[in-house]
Amino acid sequence: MSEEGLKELRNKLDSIDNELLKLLNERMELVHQVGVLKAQSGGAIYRPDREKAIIDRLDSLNKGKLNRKAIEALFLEIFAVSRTFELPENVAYLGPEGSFTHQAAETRFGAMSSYISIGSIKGVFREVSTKKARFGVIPIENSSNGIVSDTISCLSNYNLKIIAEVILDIHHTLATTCDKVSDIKRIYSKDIAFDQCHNFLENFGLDEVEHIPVESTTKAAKFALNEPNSAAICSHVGAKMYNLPILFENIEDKDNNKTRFFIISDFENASSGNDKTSILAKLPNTPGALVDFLTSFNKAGINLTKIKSHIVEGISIFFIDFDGHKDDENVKKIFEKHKNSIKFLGSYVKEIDDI
Ligand SMILES: C=C(O[C@@H]1C=C(C(=O)O)C=C[C@H]1O)C(=O)O
Repeated sequence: MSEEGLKELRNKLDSIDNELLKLLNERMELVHQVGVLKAQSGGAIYRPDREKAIIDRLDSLNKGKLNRKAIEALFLEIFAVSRTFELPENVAYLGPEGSFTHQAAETRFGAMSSYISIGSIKGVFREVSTKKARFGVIPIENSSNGIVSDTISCLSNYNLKIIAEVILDIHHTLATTCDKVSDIKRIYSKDIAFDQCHNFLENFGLDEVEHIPVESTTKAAKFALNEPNSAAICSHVGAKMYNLPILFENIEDKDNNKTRFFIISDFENASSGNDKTSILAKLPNTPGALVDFLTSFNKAGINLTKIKSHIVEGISIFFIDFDGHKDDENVKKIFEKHKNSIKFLGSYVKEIDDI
């Protein structure tokens, strides 16, 4: 391509960017006004249902090169920045900076929100309950390791609502300052990350070296950086944070290793037309109680997508997900019929991905 041709195209791009900047600033002005109205009425800033409606509309109008994924990526970032102009809201998440939960939070709250790192799931619930943070982000389940008990217990004990789910592909790296695998004498990581990389460790003889479980994979990267002959199983982001060289990428056993996270807050979403609802069911310890309960869903034509039993403080409860919104007529009837058994946890936009 000629220098002239390149210059001309770049000039055109510059004027489009100028236009985009002007429009984005106009958008931020309007968003700020929405923020003022919400502040008067106490309304929540983050409305995943409204954001989904905007993306659906843009996707159906779209005639250009961008596909839905690209529209989503661009606009979710615009929404995240917009929200900080309405009113900066704190987001509490589990783990140190760079944790997978932090990464999940950033997919919804973008780079400009103010984040609070919290060391425990209970701590995240407490932070949101006491209104130090408007949102909390915690893991609920992983495709290899199953449900996160602490999250279920907290959903049972606190009166907060699930307002969104985020599903993230989980990839691990082996990061180390060692040049050769044979120099590695100990590996730091989170217990569940060791489990998820079992085959890799065995194949490289790294099941024989010392495995040291630590609180988070980010901490593992920090330890591995400061100690000779050590390595960390951590995320790409974790390794980059500490400038720890990555020796192997994607070392997880399953190539579809996913974690599902919940965003919790103190409000309930309106229906978006494509929702999922989560509940806890405490059923009487009598024969047929579970069958009777589940039959109601079947009769109402409600699609159950998940059911997990769990013990909280000695009592058996069921964590259940189904398609639909709390305000749907058939869901309302079930909630009425089983009101003594059900704790409503939230209705939220259903992600396309599932685990
Ligand atoms: C502006 C609003 O607040 C937030 C920001 C949105 C946006 O940038 O368009 C959409 C929904 C909310 O998460 C709104 O509720 O309309």
